[in-house]
Amino acid sequence: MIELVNVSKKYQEIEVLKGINLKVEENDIVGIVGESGSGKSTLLRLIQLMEEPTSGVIVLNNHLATTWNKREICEQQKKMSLLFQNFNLLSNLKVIDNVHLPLKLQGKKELKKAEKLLDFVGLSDKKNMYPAQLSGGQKQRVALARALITDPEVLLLDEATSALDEQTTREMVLLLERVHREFKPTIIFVSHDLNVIKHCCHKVFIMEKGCLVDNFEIQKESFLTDDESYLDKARRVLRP
Ligand SMILES: Nc1ncnc2c1ncn2[C@@H]1O[C@H](COP(=O)(O)OP(=O)(O)OP(=O)(O)O)[C@@H](O)[C@H]1O
Repeated sequence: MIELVNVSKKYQEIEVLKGINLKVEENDIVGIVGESGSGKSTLLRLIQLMEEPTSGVIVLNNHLATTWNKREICEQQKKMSLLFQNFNLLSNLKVIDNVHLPLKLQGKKELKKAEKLLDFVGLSDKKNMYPAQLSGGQKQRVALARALITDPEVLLLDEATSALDEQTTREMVLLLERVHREFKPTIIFVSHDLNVIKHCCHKVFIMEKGCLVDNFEIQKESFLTDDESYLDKARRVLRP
């Protein structure tokens, strides 16, 4: 469980997060939406313990994060994985080595696990390619496989579908649903795309100017019912 109690964050004298109270239950999928500059990414950085709040407390799995030393923070961070808009793959490493990298950094081999996860995201045939040889959607699936290789308890998605087109976004959301079913992480999905949040999340928090101004359960819709192909959609929307 992740809980923020009256959390504020200032940079110099500017308060970019103001008295945030938020609770995310284990295995839930929640969305955080808000206009640009409302504080979404800052909130994710605090949850990931990359930065400390100026005031207030963060509670992770019933422990006060503010009381942890560096080693304990590191241990906690290993239980979280982040997926970014721009994929953050290493261009000089093959796909398989990108996926395997977090384990390699921990001194573990387990190349088979990387292969299994590449298979899970449907990219086994691309394992010896380099990121530059992949489409945006494929790169994000590689990044997802890499994010899963450490068996994270929490998956933090920062605009993870924002660089993708409509069809690829749909595929990514379906894949994230599978990830949630099979690996059961808690997922926190920051996005400005309300449609993605509606199709992916059970609950949403809405931010405005550094404040959490609303939150509610979502009547989740499945993308599965919408099986119109890109070609059909383009014709329907664009043909005079
Ligand atoms: N390290 C920093 N130093 C100073 N100000 C910062 C820093 N990080 C973020 N800010 C400011 O905090 C505010 C919130 O930024 P943040 O990136 O969290 O918003 P956001 O909602 O994620 O925006 P976007 O959707 O555009 O990514 C902005 O005004 C930003 O300029």
